[in-house]
Amino acid sequence: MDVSHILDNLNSAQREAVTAPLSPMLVLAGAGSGKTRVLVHRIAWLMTMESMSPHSVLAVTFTNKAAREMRGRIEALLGSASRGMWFGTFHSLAHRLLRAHWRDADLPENFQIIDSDDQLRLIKRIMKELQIDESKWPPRQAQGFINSAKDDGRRAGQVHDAKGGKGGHDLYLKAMTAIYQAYEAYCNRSGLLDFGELLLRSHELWLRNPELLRHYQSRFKVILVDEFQDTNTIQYAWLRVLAGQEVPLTVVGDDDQSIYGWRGARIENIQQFQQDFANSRLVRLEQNYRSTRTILDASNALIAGNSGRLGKQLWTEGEDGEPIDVYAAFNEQDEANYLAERMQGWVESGGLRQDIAVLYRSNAQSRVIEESLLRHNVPYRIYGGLRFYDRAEIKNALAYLRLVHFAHDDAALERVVNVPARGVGAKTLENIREHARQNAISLWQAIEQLVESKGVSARARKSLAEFMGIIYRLTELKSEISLSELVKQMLDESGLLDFHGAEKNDKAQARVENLEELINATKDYEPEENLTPLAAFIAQAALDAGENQAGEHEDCVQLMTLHSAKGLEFPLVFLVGLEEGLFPHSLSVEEPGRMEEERRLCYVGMTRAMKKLVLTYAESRRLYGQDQFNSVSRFIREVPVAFLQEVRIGSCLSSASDFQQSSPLAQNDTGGFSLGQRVRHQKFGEGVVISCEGQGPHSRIQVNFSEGSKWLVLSYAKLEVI
Ligand SMILES: Nc1ncnc2c1ncn2[C@@H]1O[C@H](COP(=O)(O)OP(=O)(O)OP(=O)(O)O)[C@@H](O)[C@H]1O
Ligand SMILES: [Mg+2]
Repeated sequence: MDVSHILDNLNSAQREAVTAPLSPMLVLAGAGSGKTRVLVHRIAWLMTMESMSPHSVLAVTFTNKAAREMRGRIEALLGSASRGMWFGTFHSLAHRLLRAHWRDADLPENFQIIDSDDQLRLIKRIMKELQIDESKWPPRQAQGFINSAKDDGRRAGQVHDAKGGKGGHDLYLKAMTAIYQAYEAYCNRSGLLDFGELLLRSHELWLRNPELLRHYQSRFKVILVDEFQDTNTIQYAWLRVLAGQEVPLTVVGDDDQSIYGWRGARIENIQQFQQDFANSRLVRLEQNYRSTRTILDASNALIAGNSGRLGKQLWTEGEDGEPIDVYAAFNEQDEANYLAERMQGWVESGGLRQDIAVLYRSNAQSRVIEESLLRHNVPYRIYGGLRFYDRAEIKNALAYLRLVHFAHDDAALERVVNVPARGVGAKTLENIREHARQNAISLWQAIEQLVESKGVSARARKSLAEFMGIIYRLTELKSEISLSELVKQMLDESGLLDFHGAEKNDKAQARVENLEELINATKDYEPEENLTPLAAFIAQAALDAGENQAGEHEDCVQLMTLHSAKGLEFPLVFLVGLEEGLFPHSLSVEEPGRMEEERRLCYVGMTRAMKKLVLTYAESRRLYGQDQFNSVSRFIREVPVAFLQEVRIGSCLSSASDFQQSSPLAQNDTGGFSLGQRVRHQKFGEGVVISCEGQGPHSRIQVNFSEGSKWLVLSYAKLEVI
């Protein structure tokens, strides 16, 4: 078979990684150097050269969307389907495993995944039962506590060992542990699994069941992981156990792009991998294929401000490209209008809207931008933000489906028993809960019993019977009609479609459209093996929440948070809201570790741009209902001025007071060194000149070395130009 096309368009380091023998390998490389491409080509290579069957491949991606895209690329390379391959996020893979082995994992067959809203609601309920004061211990804090314990692989019984008790901390720990314990017990009783539990449970499944583990270890011949720098403790443990001594791991990552530390991700896993697999192959990719030289060098200069990096050199054969634009807006409205106008200009000169991305630090920033785009008639969509499956109407519809699948799903029942309103009041509901608690039964069973025994008022009885009738009828239908017909029927019978359509606000139309989109989504839905379409769809929707796919085909501008931009690329990128306090976020200013993570986030943002990067900030901003007057972000100032270009004369670089101290930079050439130039220092190694001060022998120069940026007196520094 001719396999040369699999190696076409790969450089020699990429080829080495693609064709490496089956043993542990770490591909450590900067943004846009082809890490994801290497994974795709390696899978195609192994399937052709090593005759590996799709069944033997397990690949982990950061989003389910990325998994679908990569699968598509593999199929294009192979010219055949890739069914049977295990491809997805850690969560979706763990879920698949637990579905297949629910008995061994000690789960009911109908176990349900709960999302973070369901989880919070449950925690609130548990706190009430335990009589823990919500005003003292906010439920969100308890939620964070439970989730981070799970991410670290700790069960309620193990929390104490890890944290130890320290003075005043004790009370906190005691309350949190009690909540965690009760929560764990409740979830176990009701067959509910939160996201962290999926990993924890499947990890335990393997540890307790060596035979099953061996089965998978002999099934999978290779495990590949993208975005490895953002794995957390339990994910890495999961990989290690599965890989054992048998299955070679190919992991690719970039320490400079680790941006989920706040959610438990550990960059240290990169070094841990090298220790755990001492014989692993290390491949570095150093050529960047994504960005212009200007964008690349500016990003490199920025990230050089971080310490303790694993150190990478990235270069490009590409052209210099245009300077990076900096726009100083008066306020957030001005910023948003500027974006819309630039976008219109781009489209007028022949560019596509889908090539444009707007990246922001915080979700709340999107509203003003959205309004401006609407006013300017620029179609847009929010990537990963509005979350199709997180919208109220969709969650309501899914709750009905969940009940049809499994009537004892308490979270779903709580959500829709009175939506649309059918006269089940708060008091009745409290009655039902109490009855369920006392008899340790599900809410559904409690309703059945109360209706039968006339334990509730006649009016409530009628409403509840009506509600149960809907679920019964749909349950009968579910094996007779297709999934999309079932969804349609459900929307009619439950009254949801009419209810949302009649809402007296400007959302009604969109809600109906969303519900219709849900029918669409089920139309050509293909379930995974061994699941009914309904069960598979419900699980998929829970896992997909946060990855909005609606309107993907249209020519739309994309809006997203910096966090969800990971791994993506766009010809034109706007990085907005570059203000101290917003980005870097005010919470990170105190802690050096958090500040470095913010800088990596900025690096991720800048390196999404292929051709043109635009940075904006606002001199005043109304956000979260408050007026803020923040100074320009340090991140703009850390980019050598030589790469920047102010967009409006007199508005930014030349007049803003923040730039005055660095205005000598405008001279562009001091002491024989120019900004952005690469230099070598005897002790600190290679670095990039990022600013200069003064004249003659006393002039000082600031250089970003891999261990951080340093001010050096020119006459002593003995810098060598490279
Ligand atoms: N050898 C090559 N020749 C041409 N284009 C390439 C080559 N390698 C990668 N590319 C292109 O460069 C871009 C970046 O590649 P890719 O997304 O795989 O990089 P990455 O290292 O995964 O980036 P990130 O760190 O942002 O995830 C893509 O458009 C890819 O198609
Ligand atoms: Mg990638």
